[in-house]
Amino acid sequence: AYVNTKVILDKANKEGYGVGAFNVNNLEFIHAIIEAGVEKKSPVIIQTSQGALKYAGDGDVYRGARLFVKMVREFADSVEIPVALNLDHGSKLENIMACIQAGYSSVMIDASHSPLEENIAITKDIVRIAHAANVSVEAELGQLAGIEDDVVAEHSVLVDPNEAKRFVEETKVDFLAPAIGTSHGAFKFKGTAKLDFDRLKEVKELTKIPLVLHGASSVVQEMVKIAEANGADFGGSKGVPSDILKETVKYGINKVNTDTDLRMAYIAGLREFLNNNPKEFDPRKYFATAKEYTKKVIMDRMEVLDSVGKI
Ligand SMILES: O=C(COP(=O)(O)O)N(O)CCCCOP(=O)(O)O
Ligand SMILES: [Ca+2]
Ligand code: NA
Ligand SMILES: [Zn+2]
Repeated sequence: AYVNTKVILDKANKEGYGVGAFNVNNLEFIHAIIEAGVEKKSPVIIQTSQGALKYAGDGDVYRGARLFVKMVREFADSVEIPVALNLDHGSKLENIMACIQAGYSSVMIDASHSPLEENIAITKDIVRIAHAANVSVEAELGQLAGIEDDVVAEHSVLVDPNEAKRFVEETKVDFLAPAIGTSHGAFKFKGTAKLDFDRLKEVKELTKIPLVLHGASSVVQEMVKIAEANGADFGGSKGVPSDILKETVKYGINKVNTDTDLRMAYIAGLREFLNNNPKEFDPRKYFATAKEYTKKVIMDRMEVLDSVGKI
């Protein structure tokens, strides 16, 4: 069933487990996520970045938003598990409005690189507009290192828990993404993976609302190895280990943003298939392994986050 993201995350918050929020750019990734959720009897959050809207809409973000709502609703309405669709890292008003008008379950307004007062002001406006359309809202405090909504942050700026309390009270935002040391992409952390659990615990204590972990991919080495055995060069790739993901859930993370792990699995399957099947040119065949590996990584993540059976 197609639901508001708040339905999925309020339950996860109450019962203390995590739910994967999986990024998509095309139909095949939607297949992998829905199949994994059905097999694991797990809720799923499907999400699209602003780039995904442009990609799927072939240059028109309004068309992209409407297309993703139609595709995801079609699959959601044909399965038992709860399925939500979220705009990830909404930073331009046009994209946020396009998704609200198209019927997204939730939108993220990411103004975390702006001064706090500005972040509060814009988030308040988006919350008022989105709630009027029964759409829930995610926002972010602090900055991840690396590239994020077209902003290159040299290093991460960790969340201030007292700012988080004020931010949630003033904006009435539904979910909050506190920066605690992760970064997007396949090359996280300079040394060993280290997240600021104390800050996370404080943010949870002070806000009590569902929290979001960005940059949460583990960079599954099994998939890295398959990809590298078939021509990829992912040397030095590193993510958030499963045991650390579990700890973030224990301390209050409920939505776990996962994109890189899906991309790594997909390219591993695609490279392996193409190298082993020189005569094949049917896309329904040469995308099949890619989808299977992506589905497997998603099912494994549902076990790690403890969302299995939680429908
Ligand atoms: O926090 C995450 C996931 O982080 P991850 O890289 O650890 O999977 N996300 O918010 C996903 C970011 C998706 C970026 O998409 P574009 O390339 O289209 O801009
Ligand atoms: Ca941000
Ligand atoms: Na998001
Ligand atoms: Zn993110």
